[in-house]
Amino acid sequence: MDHRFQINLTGLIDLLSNHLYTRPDVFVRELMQNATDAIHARCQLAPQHQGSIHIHLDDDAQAVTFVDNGIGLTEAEMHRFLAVIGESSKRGEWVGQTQDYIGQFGIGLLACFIVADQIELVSRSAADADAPTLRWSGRPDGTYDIGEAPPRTEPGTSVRLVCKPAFQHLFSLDTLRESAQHYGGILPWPIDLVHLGQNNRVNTSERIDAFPWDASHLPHTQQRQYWIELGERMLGAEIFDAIPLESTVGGVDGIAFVLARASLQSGRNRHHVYLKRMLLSDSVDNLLPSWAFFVRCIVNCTDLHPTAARNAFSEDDKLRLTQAELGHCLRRYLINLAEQEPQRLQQLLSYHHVALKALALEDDEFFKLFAQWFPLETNYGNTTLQEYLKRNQQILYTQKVDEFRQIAQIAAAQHIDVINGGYIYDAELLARHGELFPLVPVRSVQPSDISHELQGLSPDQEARYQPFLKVAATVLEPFDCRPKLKIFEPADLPTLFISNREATINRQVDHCTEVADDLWQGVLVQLQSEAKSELCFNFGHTLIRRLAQHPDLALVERVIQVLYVQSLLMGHYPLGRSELAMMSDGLSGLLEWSVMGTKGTATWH
Ligand SMILES: Nc1ncnc2c1ncn2[C@@H]1O[C@H](COP(=O)(O)OP(=O)(O)OP(=O)(O)O)[C@@H](O)[C@H]1O
Repeated sequence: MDHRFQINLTGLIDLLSNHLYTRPDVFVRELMQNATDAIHARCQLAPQHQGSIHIHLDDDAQAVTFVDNGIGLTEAEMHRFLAVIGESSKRGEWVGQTQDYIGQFGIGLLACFIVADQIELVSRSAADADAPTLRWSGRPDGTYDIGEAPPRTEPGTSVRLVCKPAFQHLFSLDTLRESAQHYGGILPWPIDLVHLGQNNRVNTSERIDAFPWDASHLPHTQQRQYWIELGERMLGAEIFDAIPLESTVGGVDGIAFVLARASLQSGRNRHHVYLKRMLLSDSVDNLLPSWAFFVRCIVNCTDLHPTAARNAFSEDDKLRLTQAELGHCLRRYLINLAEQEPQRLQQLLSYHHVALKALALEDDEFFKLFAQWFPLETNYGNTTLQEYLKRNQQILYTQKVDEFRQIAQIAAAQHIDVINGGYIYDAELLARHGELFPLVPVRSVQPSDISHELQGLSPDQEARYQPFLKVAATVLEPFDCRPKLKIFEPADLPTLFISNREATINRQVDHCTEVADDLWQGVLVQLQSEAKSELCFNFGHTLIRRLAQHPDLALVERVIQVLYVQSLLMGHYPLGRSELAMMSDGLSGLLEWSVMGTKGTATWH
């Protein structure tokens, strides 16, 4: 047996209000949008037609009526388009082309039920000169009725909503004006908000046909400043520069504003997007390529498909092509800046180098132009790649910040210039540099690579200091660390802790094992490898030279314990429980030794 689906309208309205729309005043957007589409449809029949929208707020501010002089509706259209959820006249045989209209889903009118218990729509169709004026009343229980209404002199439609008590605040003059301005502020026909006989113009621009960012009436030299002021007013943020945006795909026209502060990569920028001059949302986040998080834009588009929630565009081919074309506009701007205003580019980079590094990784041409300007950290201070390559024939970099910290001091003493590749994108950029410019070798270095370059002792000396090395090996053995006697600069550094990536992972696993329960200890043990770290004792340092020859091996053991922990701290390694315990043990032993003096009978617990 065939059955029909039923729609629970109350459930659907709840879905719309609580899960689809982010602002309760969306009914203003939906009604202005319907009025706009109806005016567009009427203009298809009569191209000279002058559209207008009036919003009447009742004297007691309990009800509001949106009146348009658009195409209106016949009775058949009311049954079909108003009463069938999901039906829309804008998808097919209505006058004109589908792409002339903003609506498409056939659900927008339902937004009115969020704030009112009834929608009362009075309309007279422009399709027929003798068309009657009809009243359609719809209720959230899914019932509606149609009847004759007092005749309207002109074709068009009015929609009246009596507010639910909970939404009274949306029906004040100020709130309504703000909502109408927010959504319809750049519509090309007059919008008037009438209350207590007073007319308040919503879109006050003198050049109503032009976009607010249209600066064609100004000399070229004044346009940038005009846009910056507009951006600061509309976005409430300090603006560094403005970039005109244009894309034939998607029909995009607008401005991208470069923010005068660093922007977060994670917080994709929210753009102020109009669709056919109605505000779609001020938080559209997928209009630009993902690397363009250093700009926020204000644009109008005519040919992109919004999602039903209207805060993003459908991720279709058209959007991808549009993103690419807008990406070109931003790229062109940056290239021009590099060529014509390099100082300004430097300033822009100081805010937005992370975004531009992301772009360089996506685009080789951009990389080749910009890589030289990117700021980098080296053990000789902050620099640019260009400066670094003036000093070096090859690029040496660490993959991680921690590795850089360990290497920095010792590398500088060996006159090795190392870049910290641990900041976002830097290691990938340097590796990419190697691929694009093979004549400049690029090598990723770890602390253990540097240790190979430290000068060792002669076999004779090694043999002589075996007792010292044996004590050191015993102290360090529980920490998977091996002692080495070396000579290195800086001479005032007694020890250097060197750990490659695997050994560092082993340390982290050890620390976790200290606090894990039996089950996890079993799992963690599986993660350990054979890799060991090294503690290099600097034989060029007086303390180490004396220590290596000291007869009191118990004292030597204490000093090694403290030196080990000190070198960990200098390398910014977090200490595990057993290392902390060893440090306090070693220190108290040394204190005791110094208080008792060499003559006393020092006890080592
Ligand atoms: N002011 C109006 N003048 C003429 N027709 C209207 C008006 N308002 C609504 N309609 C008719 O009602 C239909 C349903 O409107 P609704 O706002 O629910 O959906 P839509 O505008 O078609 O699509 P969307 O859900 O994307 O906004 C419209 O397609 C249109 O035919």
